Amino acid sequence: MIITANDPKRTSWLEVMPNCDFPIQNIPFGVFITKEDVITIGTRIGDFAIDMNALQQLGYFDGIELTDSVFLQDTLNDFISCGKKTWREVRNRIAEIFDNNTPTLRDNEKHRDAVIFAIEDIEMQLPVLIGDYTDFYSSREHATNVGTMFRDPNNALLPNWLHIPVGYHGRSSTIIPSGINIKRPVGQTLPKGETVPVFGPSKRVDFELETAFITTDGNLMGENIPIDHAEDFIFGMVLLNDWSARDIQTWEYVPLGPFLAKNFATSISPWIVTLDALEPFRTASPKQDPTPFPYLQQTGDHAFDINLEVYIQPEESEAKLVCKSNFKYLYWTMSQQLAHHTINGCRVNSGDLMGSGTISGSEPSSFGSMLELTWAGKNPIQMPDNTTRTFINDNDTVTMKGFCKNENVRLGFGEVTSKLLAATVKY
Ligand SMILES: O=C(O)/C=C/C(=O)CC(=O)CC(=O)O
Ligand SMILES: [Ca+2]
Ligand SMILES: [Mg+2]
Repeated sequence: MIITANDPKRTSWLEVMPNCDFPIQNIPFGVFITKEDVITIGTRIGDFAIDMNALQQLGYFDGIELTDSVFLQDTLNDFISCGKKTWREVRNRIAEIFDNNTPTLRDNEKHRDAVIFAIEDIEMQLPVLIGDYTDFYSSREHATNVGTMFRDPNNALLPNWLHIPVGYHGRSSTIIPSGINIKRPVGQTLPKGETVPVFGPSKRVDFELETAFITTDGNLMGENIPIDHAEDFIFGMVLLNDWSARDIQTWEYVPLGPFLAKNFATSISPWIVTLDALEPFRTASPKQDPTPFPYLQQTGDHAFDINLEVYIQPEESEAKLVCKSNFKYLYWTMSQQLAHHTINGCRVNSGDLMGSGTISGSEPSSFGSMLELTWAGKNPIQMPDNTTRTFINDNDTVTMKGFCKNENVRLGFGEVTSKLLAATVKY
């Protein structure tokens, strides 16, 4: 089925400002709550949120095989379970309904009032019920930087890294949508040069610039997802900030991996941009040497050209752009991550979230964490208010943005933003 929703020439009767992340070629999916406390699945064009349940009740999805209440839900999990053919049909239909030349909804004021909301009148929710959360470690530059700082500069990449898309199982209970503030975690750390740990608020709270993909279900326990089908199991992508307490991490994570240093908060952007929408931005990923095992081999291009930015805004100050990176720098692709994740028969469910790992490029300005940008605190970053940062201070707001752009279309993810508040846990 052709992705007619991607037609770059199409314009909408809803106003879309230049440089907006949500032209009619995007049509992401999310969950929002209205001022009347109605929670619904929706999409976005320009600065308008569109109630997809209302569209369905008014007959706009007639002819597409959907259950009656698939959009009258507080999560996208059931819709995601419908599978790629249905996602595509719905996205194509939405493009048609909002096409400049389609009068049906455009000229029906009563229907418009039921379906369309100004973006400032709604509140975004977490888009999916995330059963399981995995975080990969797929940027060669990031793994090399951290290995250089924390381990051996001469053997910065661990011996498994070029063979396995390394990952760890995270925790979904503290995944939050953009706009929710977080608190500085407390925990055990080992001060430099000491042999006995101390206890208190983390002094090294960091961001990690990541994207994540959301899966659909289909493989049973004991079955794998072959790499050539992996993209059919990916509903779409979001931006992800894997908040990390570096001092807690270095003390706790040997030998079993990240634990409390990374499960206090993980922020995601609320609109899921489908792989279909990203299709025009498909591009090559770095060449892999050594050649991976056959279950990780694929032909064609499996990365996407997604520009990524991170801003830090101190309280009462302008924001500072601290990092510019790109999703295409990642060594391991999403299909390789998913093929690897399931090769042992591990089942994935609708709504599982798979973090890319920190996305660093080769330029220092593209490093995806403060740990790398300041080289473990050695090179502080100047802020617009003349303060400096080695890690994130109390009341700093960290914002990540992501967008794709070619000669025809610009579309994006919006942002994931969150403020770090002071620790409040009693200790
Ligand atoms: O290499 C290390 O010792 C630590 C790496 C991380 O903290 C990164 C992690 O969570 C995985 C990633 O985001 O790439
Ligand atoms: Ca991470
Ligand atoms: Mg996290």
